Amino acid sequence: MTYIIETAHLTKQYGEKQVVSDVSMKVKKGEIYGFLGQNGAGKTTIMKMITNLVRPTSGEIHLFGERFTRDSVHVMSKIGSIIEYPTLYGHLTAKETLQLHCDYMGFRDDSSINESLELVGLQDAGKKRVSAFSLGMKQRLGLARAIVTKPELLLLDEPINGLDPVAIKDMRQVFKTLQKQYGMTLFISSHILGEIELIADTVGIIRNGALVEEITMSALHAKSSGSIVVETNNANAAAIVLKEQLAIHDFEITNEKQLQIKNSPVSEHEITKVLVNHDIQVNSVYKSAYSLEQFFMEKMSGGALHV
Ligand SMILES: Nc1ncnc2c1ncn2[C@@H]1O[C@H](COP(=O)(O)OP(=O)(O)OP(=O)(O)O)[C@@H](O)[C@H]1O
Repeated sequence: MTYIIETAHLTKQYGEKQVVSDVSMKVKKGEIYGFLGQNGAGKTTIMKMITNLVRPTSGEIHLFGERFTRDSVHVMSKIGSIIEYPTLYGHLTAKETLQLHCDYMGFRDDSSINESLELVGLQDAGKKRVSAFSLGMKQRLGLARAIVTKPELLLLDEPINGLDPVAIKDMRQVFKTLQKQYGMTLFISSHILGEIELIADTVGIIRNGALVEEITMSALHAKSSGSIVVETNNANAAAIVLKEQLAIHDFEITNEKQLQIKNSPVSEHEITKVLVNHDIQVNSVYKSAYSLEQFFMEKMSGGALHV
């Protein structure tokens, strides 16, 4: 398979400090790749290396199947990005901002400016000066600028930071549209795990500069977290039966109709049988899947955190 981004042993050292260590990651064509890690884990540095803003100390980057070097200027026209904060000029209007970028990139397609503004919901603000924009509007404009040249790959560093819930939902729709209708590959770093869970096809987790996990969301959801969920009409009564009949003590009553058993010594079948035999109504009993947050926290707890 050809990957849109493939790094091999990518490493970056600043003085004595190795901030990115031996990172080998693979981003497939057309997917949304969620890039996760704590503050200072090295995400931005990796994104800067992929966009030619920072030179790797060692290791390789392949983009669109081609070895990426300092001279790979032609590849840059296929990439849109927002790394750290988008620099915008307050005296320009939204349209002028996009026009300037198109001129700089040597991109000609007059309809693309209006199309991009419409995609991000700024169709009515094209003539407004950027200095009058709210934070959310600036984020949207930054995105419009990143996509106005119709890139094949979009790298977004914390694109939803600071946005309100409605704006986050709108952004989610835009990301999905870019993926589904425009066939773009999106590489998105974020701390907002719930949001990444909703949009990502694959996640990469970076910790202290090293990639500790790269997994598709379907594989993650298929993993059992080790807990068993019991849905019933009376969680308190079910708890008593579990304790007395099966000696299960490691559980949590999540609400009046649900409890969650951790490290169950018996199967779902056995639990159902015993509850039913004691006249407890059982609606369902199943192994709970990992949430992205649970999985992430587990990956973070494996040692000293970055400071
Ligand atoms: N130019 C630089 N010189 C020295 N150290 C740097 C430089 N740029 C980044 N670092 C260090 O590299 C480490 C990784 O930083 P980076 O910005 O890549 O992390 P991040 O995962 O993007 O964090 P955040 O989520 O806070 O943006 C940090 O310890 C940072 O201080």
